[in-house]
Amino acid sequence: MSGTAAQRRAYTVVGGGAIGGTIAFHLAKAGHPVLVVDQDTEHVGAISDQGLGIRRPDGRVERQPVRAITPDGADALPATGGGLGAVVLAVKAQATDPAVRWIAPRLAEDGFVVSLQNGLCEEQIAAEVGERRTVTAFVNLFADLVAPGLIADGGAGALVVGELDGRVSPRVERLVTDLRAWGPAVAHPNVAGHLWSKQSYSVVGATSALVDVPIHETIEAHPDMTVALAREVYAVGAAIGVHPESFDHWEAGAFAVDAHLPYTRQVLADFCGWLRTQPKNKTGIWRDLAVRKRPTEVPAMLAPVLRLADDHGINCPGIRTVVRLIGELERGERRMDESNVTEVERAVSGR
Ligand SMILES: CC(C)(CO)[C@@H](O)C(=O)[O-]
Repeated sequence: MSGTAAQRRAYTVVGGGAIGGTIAFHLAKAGHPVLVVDQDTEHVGAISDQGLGIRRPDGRVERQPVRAITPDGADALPATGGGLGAVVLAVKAQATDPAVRWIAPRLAEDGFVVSLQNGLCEEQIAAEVGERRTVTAFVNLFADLVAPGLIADGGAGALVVGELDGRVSPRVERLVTDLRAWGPAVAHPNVAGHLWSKQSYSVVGATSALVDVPIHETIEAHPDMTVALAREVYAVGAAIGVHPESFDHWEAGAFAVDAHLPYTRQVLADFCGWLRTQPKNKTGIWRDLAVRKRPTEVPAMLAPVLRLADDHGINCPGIRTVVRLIGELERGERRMDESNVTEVERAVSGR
């Protein structure tokens, strides 16, 4: 732990679910004053009563006292001398607009919002709080909200932070130092390149949620489809000048159209090998469909990719099929089944 309690920066974490709750827990454990803002009254009540809990893979539960409020409880916020300083935004992609509209009038002039979300949400954030107060980040965090006030730790992955213009500013460096309380955070000039790689992996993750098996099994059973889906995302990124970055064994170069096939296969094998070491083996998307019975973030998460694909005349049959099938699963119009993956396979191969 670095710094005295007085030096440790206060954080407001908006969205206290799998990602936000995990980050809030570790910041609080490192001695930062943390306020969680979450819509779920039961979750907020449990955190207020018992503390925020993390269940480790060995079953041990640790709890941290953390302040938690619902957005309409914000009147109870203490006057913090000019508003919220450091805000971690960790709501689902589809909840970004209302969350940022809640944050904007409360954000200090010199405060900032950092997005720890599965999506490309920075544009929406900057539209409300300004680019100057938007920090960009990419996170690969394995966790599940398993009960009110309790998050299951499913393993750590990469966490990359930077400014929208690529600078590694003092506020980014400080944020990285603080986020190391959770995992291997680094500052980087090309967060966008990481976010596009996460999108390419997320499409594959969403495909794996069409069937009730671990992510790595879908990749292993359908390597060509995996590569085709990732390439659709990277083609759109390339059209807007993104230089893709690698993370956690997901080697961006393996998905280049001219990549050597044995290399691509090896990368997929290594990535699946790594996924197998993670205690959590299915996506949050799968969990929303199978356990929580609620809409997933897939349409909102992939909307910017599909919008840009349209702007640049790029065909993305695989991504469109995945979004359609997830929608049908959300509405109960189909069941999780291997035939869904076959449908994606057909779409990417033009059959
Ligand atoms: C796929 C995942 C487990 C790790 O990136 C996470 O993004 C999730 O919960 O969907």
